[in-house]
Amino acid sequence: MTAPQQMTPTLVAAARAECRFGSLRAVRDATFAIRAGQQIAVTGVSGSGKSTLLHLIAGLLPVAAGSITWPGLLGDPRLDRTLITVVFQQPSLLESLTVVQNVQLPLLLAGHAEPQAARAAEAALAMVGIGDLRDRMPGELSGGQAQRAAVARAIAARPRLIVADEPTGHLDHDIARHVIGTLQQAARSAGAALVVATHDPAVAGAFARRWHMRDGDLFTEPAPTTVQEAP
Ligand SMILES: Nc1ncnc2c1ncn2[C@@H]1O[C@H](COP(=O)(O)OP(=O)(O)OP(=O)(O)O)[C@@H](O)[C@H]1O
Repeated sequence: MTAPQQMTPTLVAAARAECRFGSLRAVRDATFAIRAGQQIAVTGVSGSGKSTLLHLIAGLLPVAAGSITWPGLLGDPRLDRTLITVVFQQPSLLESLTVVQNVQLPLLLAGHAEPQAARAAEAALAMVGIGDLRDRMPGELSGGQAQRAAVARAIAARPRLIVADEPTGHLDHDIARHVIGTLQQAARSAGAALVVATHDPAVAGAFARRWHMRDGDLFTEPAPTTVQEAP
């Protein structure tokens, strides 16, 4: 049974948050809440502010007005970079490291011991279905396999929130669908909430909860304070 959202911890909350680049208000008056375990697609045309919104959510850009807080993430995700992880459009794997070494790297940088990081990396690769590719170099992977490795890297540290910016933008439709399914399943298994920005209606259609950006304005649907969560 799904818990009422009032009982679900709020990870990120924004009240009339605004982000500017010079005089451009790339995100304005954004009011929303992201709760534990939610899965949200953010749609909108190019330049509408999706990436900027995701950067705000991840604490990578400051607000110029309004507020953004992270009550369920120690109050500030910058205190522990494994609380929120990011998946980019390009997998951005380090070419000189094997797949498993790429997945381990953020854990090692976060101070985890090598055996613990290795175990977490193996488990994450198995979770996304590419355990057998652990010793390949990134150049030896297909686009979909490389993005699965990037998903494994994002979930290995068991973050509370995964933010993915057009993670399937460079993939064919069928492969994109599989990668999104993997990302959703992996987030669920790892107990992480998931926010995905996408142009692609088919990708957005895989999410029960959809937000929309238009010229810097955010339209949340369903309204964050009135609807019971169904990830
Ligand atoms: N670093 C920056 N400096 C100046 N303007 C920026 C910067 N980043 C984004 N912008 C502008 O802010 C607006 C929103 O950009 P953003 O990248 O958030 O849109 P988007 O919806 O993610 O677009 P796309 O789908 O093409 O990635 C655009 O007008 C963009 O040109």
